[in-house]
Order: sequence, then structure tokens, then C-alpha cells
Amino acid sequence: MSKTAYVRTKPHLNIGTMGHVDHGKTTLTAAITKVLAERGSGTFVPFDRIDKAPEEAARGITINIAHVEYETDTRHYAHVDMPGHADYIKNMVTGAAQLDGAILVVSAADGIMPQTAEHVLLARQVGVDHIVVALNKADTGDAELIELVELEVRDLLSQHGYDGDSVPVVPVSGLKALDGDPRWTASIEALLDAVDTYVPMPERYVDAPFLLPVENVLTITGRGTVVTGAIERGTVRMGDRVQVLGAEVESVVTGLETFGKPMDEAQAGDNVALLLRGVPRDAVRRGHVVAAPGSVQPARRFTAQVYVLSGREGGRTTPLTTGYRPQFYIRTADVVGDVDLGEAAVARPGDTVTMTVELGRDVPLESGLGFAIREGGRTVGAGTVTEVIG
Ligand SMILES: Nc1nc2c(ncn2[C@@H]2O[C@H](COP(=O)(O)OP(=O)(O)OP(=O)(O)O)[C@@H](O)[C@H]2O)c(=O)[nH]1
Ligand SMILES: [Mg+2]
Repeated sequence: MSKTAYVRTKPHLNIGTMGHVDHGKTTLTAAITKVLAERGSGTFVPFDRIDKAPEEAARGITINIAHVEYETDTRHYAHVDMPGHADYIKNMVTGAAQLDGAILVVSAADGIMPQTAEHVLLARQVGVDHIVVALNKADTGDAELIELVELEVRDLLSQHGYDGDSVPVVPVSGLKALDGDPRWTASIEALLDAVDTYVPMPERYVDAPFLLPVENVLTITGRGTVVTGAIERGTVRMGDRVQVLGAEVESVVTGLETFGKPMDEAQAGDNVALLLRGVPRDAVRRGHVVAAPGSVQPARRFTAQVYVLSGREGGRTTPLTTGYRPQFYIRTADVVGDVDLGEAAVARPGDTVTMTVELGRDVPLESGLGFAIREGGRTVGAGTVTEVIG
């Protein structure tokens, strides 16, 4: 069966829903696709097609990130629906790493909760510069409560370096919009307008050497190994030679698709699936990087500026010292690393410190790259690479 090729008619952006567990991210994602499908631009993706794993259905939570696509009048979006549950932050970080903007979903009935704050911090760290707030479940709350939650969210965003005063905050009801209630269908339209206008089209480095952080790996029986993710920079064409950093193999791109639609060429920002010739399924993993051969030099040692979260922010309550070995979340990778604090030797919760890190394996690094530090299921630090040592 031949598939319809992807035709680039509008600028493409990557957005997604993040926020605390059960605040309604998946419901809102389904509602957005429904409202737009009714406008004739896209396909409705029902809730159970987004949370489709049996464990997700049984537990009523999102575990894996899921991608849907839709179009507004002015833009084409790939939308990643991220899990809110604290146990699946790892998947959330992978999703957030590819976003140009995020929809922070906050239940107007509950207000900000631990993963609301953690997601904002992580989004900031992985380079999400623009957030639009959906005050969901607005059908349940009274106006006064909604106003209070709005103030609280603006404050939280300001604390993390976002412009909390100017961020659009839109009261919505994903559930009622899914039901077709016109008042709440209009709230989804208002949210999408806010995303269209508030999240700018990022600069795309289409002329840079190709680089794609691997989000997922799958096998197409009889055809080979497919890697998926959002292209960070550059352009890739059918037949291009690429290098898989992490797997240390070279390959040729023999298939290229976005949301099931074939393309001859994909560029920075596109959310794609690449079929790689002759690469065994188990050689490639999330966290590896596919790049133009020789274009990046992986490294494992770097210096960084790191903020150590306080106990109140969900971080450690005790200082960390040289020799500390947490996990570093860099792009889609999580890698163990040894921390050296130099002469300071100790960093207390709430401190901003300079550290030297030696990772457990080589990864493509560059100064300015943001990362998160996690330990035993919680985020303990947020940092930026200041210098790559080698
Ligand atoms: N009243 C009301 N309930 C809602 C609304 N949106 C979602 N819900 C309910 O809230 C619960 C959680 O919804 P989900 O969409 O699964 O929440 P989620 O944020 O995706 O949860 P995780 O992905 O597990 O973090 C479900 O029972 C929904 O029906 C809303 O706008 N109003
Ligand atoms: Mg969900």
C-alpha cells in the first residue's frame, strides 16, 4: 500500500502537555485533536489511543510519551503527551527535550502540585523557552479559586525564570470539550490561539550538520531498525550516511517518515522515524544520537554550573560532596556521572555551584547544553555545561 507523502505547507513546531498526574493532560490532548478534527484540520485521537498500553489503561495513568499531530490555521504541530506520575519523570524529560513550547496543564481544582513544579524546572533546564498554561477542569471550580490558582502558577513560572506575568493562562475543560459542550470547545480554541501566538517559531539550524537524539527504537519486520525523535539540527535525506553515537555504528538512511507519511528530506524540528540499514535492533537505544558522520566529537568530561535543589523543591535535604554519583539527563540520555566539586568540596541544597563531571560513557556535549541531575527517583539538580573537557 503506498502512503501519502508529507507536504510541508505550514511551519512545523513541537509542543506537548506536561504537569502533575491526573490534572488532565491526556484528556486535553484528545480534546485538542477532536476540536481541530471538527474544524477539518486533522484526525481525532481518542483518549484510549493515546494511553494505549494495557498498564496505562489498567492504572488510569500515562506511562509512555505519545505523539499526535494536528494543524491550526497557521501551523503544523507535533504534540507529545507526557506522563505526570513521579515514577515516569524519565519519560517526561525525553519528551520535553524536543519541545519548542509546552502546555503546562494545571487542574484548577487542585492547584500546583509537586510534579507541576518539577516539570517547570525540568522544562526550563532542557531548553523549553515558552510555556502556555491550561487551567484544566475549570468546569469544576468557581471563579475565585481559578483566579487563585492562576496567581500561584504565574508565581511558580516567574520563580523558574519564565515571564510569569505575560504567560497566557487559559481556563479550559478538556473533558467537557470532548463531550462537545460549545462553551468548553471554545476554551480549547482559545488555548490553541494562545499557543499559536505566544510560542514563537524557533530558529531552525537547517544548514548545520544533522543531529537527532534518539527517543525510541522499533523494528519493522523485514525492513530493519527504525529510530524516532525530533531533529535537533540540520537536514537528512534518503540515502544519507549517518553515524549512531552510543552504538558506534555507521549506517544509511533507507526510509524517512513523519507520522506515517514518507518524506524525501527532513529538517531541524521535524519529528521523524528513520529506517537505518543494517543496524541490529539491540544496538541502538534511547539516548543515543544519530548524526552526520564526523560532525560531533563525543566526550565524557565537562564543567558545569549547577543549581542544587532545596528540600522544599523536592531535592536533597543533605549536602552533596565530591564523589557523588547521580544520573545525568542530557537530551534523551540518562548517564551516570562522577561529581568533583573542586576546592569547595561540598554543595548544600539551595546552592549554585561549579562542578566537574565525568560521565560513565561518551555523549555529544557542547557548552550551553542544559541537563538535569536525578537520584533515587527525584530531581536534585539542574545545570548547564560551561566547558567540554574531553
Ligand atoms: N471535571 C473534569 N475532569 C477532567 C478534566 N480533564 C480530565 N479530567 C479527569 O481527570 C482524570 C485524569 O485525566 P487524564 O487526562 O488521564 O490526566 P493526565 O494528566 O493525563 O494523567 P497522567 O498522564 O497519568 O499524569 C480523568 O478521570 C479525567 O476524566 C476536566 O476538564 N474536567
Ligand atoms: Mg496522561
